[in-house]
Amino acid sequence: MKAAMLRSVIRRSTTSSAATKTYLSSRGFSSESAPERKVAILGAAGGIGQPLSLLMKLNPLVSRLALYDIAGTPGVAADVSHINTRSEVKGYAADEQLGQALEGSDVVIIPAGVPRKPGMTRDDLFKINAGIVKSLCEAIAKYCPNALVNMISNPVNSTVPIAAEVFKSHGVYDEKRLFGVTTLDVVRAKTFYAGKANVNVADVNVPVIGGHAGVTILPLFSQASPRANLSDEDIKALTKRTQDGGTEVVEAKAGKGSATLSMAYAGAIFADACLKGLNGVPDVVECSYVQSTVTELPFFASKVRLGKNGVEEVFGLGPLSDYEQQGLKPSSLS
Ligand SMILES: NC(=O)c1ccc[n+]([C@@H]2O[C@H](COP(=O)([O-])OP(=O)(O)OC[C@H]3O[C@@H](n4cnc5c(N)ncnc54)[C@H](O)[C@@H]3O)[C@@H](O)[C@H]2O)c1
Ligand SMILES: O=C(O)C[C@H](O)C(=O)O
Repeated sequence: MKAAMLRSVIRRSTTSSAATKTYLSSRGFSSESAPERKVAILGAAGGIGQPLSLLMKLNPLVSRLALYDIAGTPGVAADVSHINTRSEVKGYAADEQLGQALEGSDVVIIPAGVPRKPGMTRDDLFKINAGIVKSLCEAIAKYCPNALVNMISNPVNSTVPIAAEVFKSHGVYDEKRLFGVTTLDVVRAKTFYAGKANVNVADVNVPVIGGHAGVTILPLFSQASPRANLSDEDIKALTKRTQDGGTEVVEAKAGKGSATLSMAYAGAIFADACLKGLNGVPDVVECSYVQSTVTELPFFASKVRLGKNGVEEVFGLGPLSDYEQQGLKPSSLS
């Protein structure tokens, strides 16, 4: 190999460690002082699990990454483990290895379960996914009861309460540590709003409240920033597109599953926010489906502040437009 080419390859291979140092120092840590954090992904070899494993491997806040699935884990773990970033990767393939995968975890992300096919609702997944989530949460209760649990498996509006009941039955439930991941709704709302309002998507913020299925997904475009003068029709169309975003992808994939890449991105953002909160970074705020007293519903998605114990504060809904108040009626959300 010519010397110049060799130098360029070496430069590229050291970029990620330089990027890690810059990232950590921007958050007040040196590479040496960044806390050790273990993240476990359950369902790591699936459509979401694989790109999510990649994104968590790229996250400098992670020091150990445990990849668990009932099929295909060794290949995914070997593949991801070759990436030259901070975390040490281990794959766990069988039921009897689940305990090892979970032990010492600070954050557990659960994308295990079956996805929708065209014509199905998320509720149609209940029967299979409820059983999967129940058994995984039983293991979490046993092996890492203090972990922050990021529930991705659908139907989120049911899998989160199921997880809560499992944790209660094991005497380890802490409402501050259980999250339904609704970040993909926020990601979609931001993208669709930026397109319609013709603003830079990187500057956009849109809270999304309620739940994670159809009309229970309620984007608050009246609180979107930067502000834009959109018509009522535009807001209705944006709301509907956000609510139907999952179905849009399911239909486009035509039987090959539901959103995986955008979900991995959203899951990685939410897990990163949890890690920042655990590490004491101030003012980390994301929307999530959590135990809540904001409405009469026991679980509800709204903005939450994340901290060293998980949920530090569940924010109220703020001022709503008439259209949003209509969408909030119990008949829409329960
Ligand atoms: N919250 C959201 O916004 C959101 C977005 C997209 C998809 N989802 C949901 O995420 C879930 C996964 O979707 P996908 O596309 O990755 O599906 P997938 O079928 O591609 O992958 C699921 C993985 O889970 C594994 N699995 C099954 N049972 C398991 C168990 N007991 N323990 C560990 N792993 C197990 C499978 O082997 C598979 O690798 C679905 O329920 C889907 O509806 C949620
Ligand atoms: O729509 C689905 O079934 C998957 C997920 O909940 C989504 O919103 O993309």
